[in-house]
Amino acid sequence: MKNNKDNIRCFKFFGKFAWQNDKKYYAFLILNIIVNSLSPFVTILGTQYLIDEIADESKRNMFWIVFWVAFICIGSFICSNLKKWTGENISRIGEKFDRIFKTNLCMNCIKMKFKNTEDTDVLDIIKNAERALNETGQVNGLITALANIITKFFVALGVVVLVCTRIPWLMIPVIISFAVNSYTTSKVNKGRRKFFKEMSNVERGSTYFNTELQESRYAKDIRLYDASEIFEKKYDGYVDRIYDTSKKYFMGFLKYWNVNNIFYSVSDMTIYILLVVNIFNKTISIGEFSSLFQATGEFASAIRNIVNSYLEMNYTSSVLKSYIDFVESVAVEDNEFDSSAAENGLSDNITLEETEDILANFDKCEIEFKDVSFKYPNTEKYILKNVSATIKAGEHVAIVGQNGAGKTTFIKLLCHLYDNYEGKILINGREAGEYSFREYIRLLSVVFQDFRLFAFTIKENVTVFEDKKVDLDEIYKIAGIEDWINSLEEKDSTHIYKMFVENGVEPSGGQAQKLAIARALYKNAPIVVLDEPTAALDPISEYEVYKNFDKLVHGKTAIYISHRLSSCRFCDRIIVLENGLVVEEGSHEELMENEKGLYFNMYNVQARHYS
Ligand SMILES: Nc1ncnc2c1ncn2[C@@H]1O[C@H](COP(=O)(O)OP(=O)(O)OP(=O)(O)O)[C@@H](O)[C@H]1O
Repeated sequence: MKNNKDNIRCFKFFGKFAWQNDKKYYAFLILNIIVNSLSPFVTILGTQYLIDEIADESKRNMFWIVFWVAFICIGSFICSNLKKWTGENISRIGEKFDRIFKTNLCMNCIKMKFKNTEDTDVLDIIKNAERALNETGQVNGLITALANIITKFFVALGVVVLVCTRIPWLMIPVIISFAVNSYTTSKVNKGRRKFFKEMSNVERGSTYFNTELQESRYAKDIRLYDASEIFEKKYDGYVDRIYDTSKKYFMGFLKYWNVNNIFYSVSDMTIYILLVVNIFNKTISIGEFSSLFQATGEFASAIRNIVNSYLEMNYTSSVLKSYIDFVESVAVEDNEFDSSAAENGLSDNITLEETEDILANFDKCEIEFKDVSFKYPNTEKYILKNVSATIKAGEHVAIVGQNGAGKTTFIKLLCHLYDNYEGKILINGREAGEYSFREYIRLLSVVFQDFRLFAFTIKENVTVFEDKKVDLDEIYKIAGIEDWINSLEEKDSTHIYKMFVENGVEPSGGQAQKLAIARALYKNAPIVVLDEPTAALDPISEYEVYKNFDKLVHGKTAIYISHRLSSCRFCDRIIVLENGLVVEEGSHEELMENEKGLYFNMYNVQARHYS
């Protein structure tokens, strides 16, 4: 029952997909079914008539001998070429579908809600969808299984007519072996489904070893901490788990495959005996002996094929439905904010120019956190507790506090990367849901601590493929990377990293950070945030970068996070966070008056350190 439900769901989804993407796929499929259904009978009937023509000396006629030889040869040639031609086209179009699915999976992962990127349930759904695409033939696997069932049904029907008009009980051994085959294959498939489920968690872990850990960003730490051995051990553990799980299942499958093979052999033997007895009794001719033996073989193989294709189809849909689950759960949860955005008629189908027009009205932005409390999804601890703070339009504010105080979390909530907070976060008196996604993200230029550069050119990293009428050289100059870029042969057309080109560059920590800051400057949003992206800079350079940046973003609302409190002295106001609570607030001078305060203490400890 469940199988049929999965099958219907998958055929609706993938069948519609194939129809919408390439209708020729169905034309090739229908032709393939016709040719495959007819081709066995070319040999079965051709050889019967040919043998009878040769065997019966009294009626032997050269014309008919040549005719039947030509019939078999030309018929088989045409059939095999048509099968090949349609089959190749079906696979070629199937490969195109494969690429579309994989691209969709990748694009949906890039676009899905940020919180999903950390949710292990969602990560499992994604992993299963990816495995479903890799481990099944997708549309091709599913639809060709159905096509196979239809083809083999016609073949079996033809054989039944042929056999039943001559020796009906020849069908008995065939039917017994078919029943055994159905039983064993259904058992194996049940096991395969369980195996797929059991492996999803293991697969996610092994992907970490197989792909992520091989990336260059891990290379230094692995070498310097001599971590290769421990990784090897951990990886071996995973490999052992994969091996043990596969062994457990496949040993079980082997038992069924053996039973199957025994029944096939017994069935073939019985058919031979029955046919030989009929030859002795002269109830069939030698030609009929040949055609009946071939026909029962075809019938047995057609029935096995129907059962296998049906079970394969069930298995494929049970696995492939993971992709539909992904599309229907994760993929639909794209970057649209709360449903309130949609209710307010705010769609993301607005052009860049329209967004720019809207932004012209957002020259100044006031930010207000109203009694905001927040726990990360699937965790129990409050990271921010009843945080209330107003950052006035054009004000430059620093958020400081010890490690883990909640500073980055404050920024992530401002960016609306999570929506499960209590309280209200307002920009110019409106919550995120009252903006469209594009509008909202255009309000913010943020450089996070753990920003990432893309393996594209320097220019593409700064502009993120958006062509604004802005003097890029000026931006490079302000960000302090002008000299570095000018020293490169291909200037800002130089690729970062070597992923796509051989002469890509590996920027230093400081150059990378300045590049990320250039990106934020280029975006030119009314709210700018530097979440300590300058850790790789020395204190003097950091102070310089912050000061220059601050001059440049004059008039905009700016938030700075830094552990070096001296870098933020110039801010209009400093908010001090401790364990998710706002514990102090004021200008540098005001905070320094409170000698018992956290800021005073932190500042003095650092001042001693730097002096
Ligand atoms: N995605 C996450 N899931 C669960 N907990 C998280 C997540 N990100 C951060 N945390 C936890 O939230 C707390 C605050 O983290 P946050 O990054 O906001 O601190 P921070 O003040 O910016 O620290 P630092 O100065 O070290 O950058 C920490 O205890 C951290 O472990």
